[in-house]
Amino acid sequence: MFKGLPEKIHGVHWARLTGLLLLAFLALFSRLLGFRQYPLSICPPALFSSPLPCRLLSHEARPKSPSAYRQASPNFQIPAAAAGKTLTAPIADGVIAPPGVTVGGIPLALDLAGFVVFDGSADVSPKFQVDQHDYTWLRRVPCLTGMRMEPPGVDMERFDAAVKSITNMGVSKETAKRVLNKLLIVYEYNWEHIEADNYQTLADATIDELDSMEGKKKRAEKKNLDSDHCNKKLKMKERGQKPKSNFHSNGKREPAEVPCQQGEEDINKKAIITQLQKPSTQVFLKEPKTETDLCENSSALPLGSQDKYSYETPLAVMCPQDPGPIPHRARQKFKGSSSQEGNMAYAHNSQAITYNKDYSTNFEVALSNSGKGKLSFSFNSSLANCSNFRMPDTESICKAMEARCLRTYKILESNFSFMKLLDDTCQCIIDLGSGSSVARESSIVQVIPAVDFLSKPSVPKSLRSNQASSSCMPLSNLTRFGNNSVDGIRQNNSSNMQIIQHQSPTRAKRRCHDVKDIAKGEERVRIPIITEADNEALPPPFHYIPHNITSQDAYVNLSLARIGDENCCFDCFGDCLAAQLTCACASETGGEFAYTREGLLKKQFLDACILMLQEPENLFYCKICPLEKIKIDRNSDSPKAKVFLTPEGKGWGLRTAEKLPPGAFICVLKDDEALCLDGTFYGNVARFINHRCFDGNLIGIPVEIETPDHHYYHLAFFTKRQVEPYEELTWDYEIDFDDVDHPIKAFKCRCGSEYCRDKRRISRSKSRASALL
Ligand SMILES: C[S@@+](CC[C@H](N)C(=O)[O-])C[C@H]1O[C@@H](n2cnc3c(N)ncnc32)[C@H](O)[C@@H]1O
Repeated sequence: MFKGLPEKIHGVHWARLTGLLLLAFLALFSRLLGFRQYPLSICPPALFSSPLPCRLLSHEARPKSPSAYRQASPNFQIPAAAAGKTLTAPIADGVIAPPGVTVGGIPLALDLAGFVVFDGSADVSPKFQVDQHDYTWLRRVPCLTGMRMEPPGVDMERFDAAVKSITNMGVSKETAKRVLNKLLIVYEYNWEHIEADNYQTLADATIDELDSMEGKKKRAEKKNLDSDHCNKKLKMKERGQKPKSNFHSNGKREPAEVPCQQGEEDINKKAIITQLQKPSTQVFLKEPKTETDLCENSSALPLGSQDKYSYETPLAVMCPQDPGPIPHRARQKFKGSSSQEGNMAYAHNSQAITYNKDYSTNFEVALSNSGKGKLSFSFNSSLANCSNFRMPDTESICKAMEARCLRTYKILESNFSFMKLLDDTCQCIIDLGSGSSVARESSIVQVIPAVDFLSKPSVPKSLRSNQASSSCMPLSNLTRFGNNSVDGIRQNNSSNMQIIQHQSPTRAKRRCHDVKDIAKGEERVRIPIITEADNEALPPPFHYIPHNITSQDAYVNLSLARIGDENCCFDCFGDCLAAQLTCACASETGGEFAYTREGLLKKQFLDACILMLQEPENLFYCKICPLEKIKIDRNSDSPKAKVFLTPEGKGWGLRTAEKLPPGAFICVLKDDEALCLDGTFYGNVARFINHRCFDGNLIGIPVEIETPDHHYYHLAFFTKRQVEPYEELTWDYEIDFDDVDHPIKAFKCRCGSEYCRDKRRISRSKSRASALL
């Protein structure tokens, strides 16, 4: 579980709340990864209108668990009677809310470090009054900084068109603009995302915004009502409900969110939802059909089999693979291979796409190994008629869908994937169709043919190259249909399913990673994997994610609409430091900055952070903790990093390829409240940074990024000292190796530091040394 990330940071066991798993990393890389980012000046005590000194909680004082929190200091206790109840009055000075307490209807929770966190659903700042001497619950960090992408200049024509698409539905211009501005930042001014599907993303975000506004209103009317839960029907797991299909056989898209109560905003939402149901973005889930419109000469899809509805073995998704312009190139390429006039059918084993003459695109899911029963996802769009329309590849579709599902429907499963959704859909159909729950033997839907199959010369080149970059999420059995025998396939008689056996781990991993760039192009610099000549092993597969992903079980209430710009210098995308007048960012923290003009942490600040970790009793006040803008020199070469296999047996590690000065920003790792971090399946390059007791060359400083809603924290890694080329990058996880009671045992430390805290290892080394003597 904790293979990928430290179990304890700042004296806190994250693992204790593994049930509240949040797999979240944010890959906002500044210097190292070449992102164009600018820090926002988010005041550490941004909950408050005036800057307050933000004293750090000492190690001892920090609660080790929420339950221990109240014992941490009597000053922080909230009246026992208030626990678990709603406080309608402002919290008294100097108190801390235990878990379960709500303030003004807003639930509060403690993070594992003992800091109050909010559900993010409202601006609660005015409701709190904090004693100047007891605000340890505010933050454990001396300064919170944030970053923001620099906009490449807003295309006003597109901006206006996007706003219009929303105002047309009755939403106010102001709201539309606000949502669009936020989206632009989130999507890094990538208009394609925003404009896709007739501005569906924008419409979704607007619904979120309206939800949020509606929630605020309702909270004002009725306390202790978390209105968001009302609308987020896909928080199914929480409620133990089964998700309903979002697709109807009549071709209509079920409204993503059902309004809780009537009102003008609801009407707006409905208008948007109705708009989303318009034909331009229709997605159909057709009834299983028996048509034989797949490539006749495909050996993998033997047609004419008897089993008309062999629901027991849905085996493959047929998906677009030809990367050429669609549909014209596809028409040419596959001309003559279609079995029906007007249909361009291409099927090669588990890969197929059907383009029909009205430019619709079908994703087909075979329901039997005969290929006869199929689900057909038809995409009919007027956009497909455009000459510049290009059918995206499967991986892109899956990624986009996953992002959309996470964002829109709040499907927060850590292992959520679009393919899994399709898989579940098929299983559902099987269950419903057969009137019972058929035991699932393996993943039903699969688009990735086996490696052996792919490497066969008979497989078209385009298909091979497409697959090379396929999602690397560990998959269970790879399934496909067809009778042809391929090496590595075994026959499963019970289900008449052919299952491609797992490849050897090394081979599987090799296919999952691009050795030239572990980020697979997700970052602006390449991060190569260094392998030894005699050892081709690669890191275990994981999803490289440059964006946040939240899991279902996390107690978070993430909504794009809540990414606010309060306390941010929203209009200030340029170089704040260069401005004659101090911008809003700096004013939040007294007009000072934490960074030098070169984008390094100021020595004074860095030293204070290091000292703070070394001497937890040391107090740090925000008033001497200014915010400063990182100056990004876009023209300079970004520092490069390399993933390599550590010789000491620590697994994979990260090292710099060039000298780094002290205070250099390395990368950002998501740090969540009350949750654990686990980079096993999802993560960015930070997941490779190993632990070193005490004298690691990096320091992790919690920061707020892109949003001042005080809900999400990230660990920003900075160099503590100058780091030489090829030196491994390490930081102190602050693991308590002596904690024998911890259910998850810490790894045996091989950091090699003379200050290593892992006594087991030290004593082993000593005994080994004495044995040698
Ligand atoms: C954040 S990951 C670092 C990347 C990891 N080495 C890998 O190969 O994926 C943390 C894990 O790396 C290993 N690790 C990190 N630092 C270590 C150390 N000093 N000694 C031994 N193992 C270490 C542990 O297994 C830990 O759970």
